Amino acid sequence: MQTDKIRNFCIIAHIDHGKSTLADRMLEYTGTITDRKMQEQVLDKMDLERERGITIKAQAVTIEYQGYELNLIDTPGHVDFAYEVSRSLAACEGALLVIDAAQGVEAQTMANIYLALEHDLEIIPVINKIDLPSANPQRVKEQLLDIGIDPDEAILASAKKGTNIDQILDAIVNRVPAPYNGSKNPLKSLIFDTLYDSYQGVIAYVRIMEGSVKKGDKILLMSNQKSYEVDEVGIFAPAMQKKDELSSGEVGYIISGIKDVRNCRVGDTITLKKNPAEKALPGYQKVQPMVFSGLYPTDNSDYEVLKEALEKLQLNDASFTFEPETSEALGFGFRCGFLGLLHMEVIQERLEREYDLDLVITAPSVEYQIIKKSGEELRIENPAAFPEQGEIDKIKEPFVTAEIHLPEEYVGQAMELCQDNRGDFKDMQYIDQDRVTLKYEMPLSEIITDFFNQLKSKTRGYATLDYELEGYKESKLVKLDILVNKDVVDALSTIVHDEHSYQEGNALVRRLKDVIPRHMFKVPIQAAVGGKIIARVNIPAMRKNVLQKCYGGDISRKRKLLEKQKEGKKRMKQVGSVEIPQEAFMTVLERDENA
Ligand SMILES: Nc1nc2c(ncn2[C@@H]2O[C@H](COP(=O)(O)OP(=O)(O)OP(=O)(O)O)[C@@H](O)[C@H]2O)c(=O)[nH]1
Repeated sequence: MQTDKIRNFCIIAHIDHGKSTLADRMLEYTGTITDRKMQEQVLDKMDLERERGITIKAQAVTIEYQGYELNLIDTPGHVDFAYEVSRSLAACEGALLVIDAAQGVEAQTMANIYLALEHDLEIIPVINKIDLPSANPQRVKEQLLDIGIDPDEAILASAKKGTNIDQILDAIVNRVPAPYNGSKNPLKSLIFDTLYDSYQGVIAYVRIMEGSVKKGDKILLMSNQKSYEVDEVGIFAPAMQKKDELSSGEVGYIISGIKDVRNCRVGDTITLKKNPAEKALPGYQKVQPMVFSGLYPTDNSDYEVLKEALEKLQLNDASFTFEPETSEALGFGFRCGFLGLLHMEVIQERLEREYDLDLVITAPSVEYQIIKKSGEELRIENPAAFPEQGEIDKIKEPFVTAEIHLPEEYVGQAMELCQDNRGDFKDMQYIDQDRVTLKYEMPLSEIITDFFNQLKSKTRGYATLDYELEGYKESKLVKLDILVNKDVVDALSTIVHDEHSYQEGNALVRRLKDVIPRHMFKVPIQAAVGGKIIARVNIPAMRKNVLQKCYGGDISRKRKLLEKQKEGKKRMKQVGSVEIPQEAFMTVLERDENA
């Protein structure tokens, strides 16, 4: 395809403003998808994703329209996947900016506009949902003017009813610039997503920036200098459709027998071995996990099943890491690394759903840098593995710059929350009359606890959060140990700020008291720092055997009670003589309002 007939674009929107519905409607209108029974929202392929209503994996689809090839690249919608978003945007020349006609410009709309501007994309505003009785396109136009976008360029549409879809398609053809024509240059192809297929190996989603590629070519991945032979190239229409060649400006896939996604990373440049590009495309980063936690099977005999499941998941996800770990309390398991909390939850859910595993997952932690008095430097992401307090000279922890977009009326509450979480105020700016962006420097460990949930609840769901890693800084941190029935439960240890250790120790033992069931004996729960007990509560002994209640009663009731007990036990882990439920390992994460 000639480059002047190609348009590459993405759709950006605040959550629920209608991005997926609009994509569906464009596919239908152009006959890209004719099946009446088309599954709703084809672009969100994974079930899990559909249920949660978020886009995790970037996807692409080629639409034919009036002799043009329009490539729609879907972008993930969560801060954990910010790097994938940036690479998807780097593959485009234009963006449809979808705004709900009733809700107007929201915080995430702004964050998206900044991203699009950063990538120099042509922005086409689409005011969606004009069929709603509460739609107020005029107000949205005024908001657009406020934020420096020409309101006359906005297209009024209803993705639901299919109104003005043709105008949107025409605008893509007429306003989005054609890609640069570099077909004579050496191949430079940007990987913006990858997928693993058990038959074909890694499928690289690519945008050809310069040159061309076809079956039989020897390609080179520029970051690791690995070379492969191309088995197949093609486009997503939306199913995979083989092509003879992909050339400058086009979007599609390359399959070349790569067996491990870790060798084919998002953001890397593919070139040809024979005639390689001099320089890789800018912006490549090897994405590193930021959040770590232990994953243990509740039933120790499931260890091998868990290992195989993790290996399979990793085939598809280069940013997820794992290695074997043992815990005195939990036995054999794995230390896993994730991009963020959502990524962690998604992986946990997939393991439980697709592999039918019952798991105990320990509270997430960041990676700390420890400088010992001996001068030795360690990097540790498992609190249980911390050296003795006396051996430590300095502890450094990762800090982020957090950007919170929110309506002005919630600024007070949000600032208080940031301060409670060791946030250091940096900046506050008005986006428009009543919207504000707050900037704080904060420890990553505070963000990965309950911070986002609390921010949402304090702002009635209106705040959005983005964060970027800044680097490591020294902090006064200590390890908080938890003893259950006088034994340290290593999987419950956490790292806390020295000044907060008493409060947090107290709050934590109290929360644990609520979730650990009563036993036949009294169970003391203690918190300790450096061997010194700083808090204690007792779980009193159970008075009677539950079954005694049923003496003489009918047998079915007795059985029901036993089954109920069994059900309750499912997620329990026997630690010494005490049974600890899964919940306990996550209570570490919660915060008391007054803690
Ligand atoms: N009335 C009306 N509803 C719409 C329109 N477009 C989308 N919706 C509805 O708005 C809701 C959100 O639409 P989605 O397409 O899922 O929104 P999204 O932006 O993709 O949401 P996320 O994927 O969660 O970010 C759904 O219930 C749609 O049916 C429209 O033009 N009019």
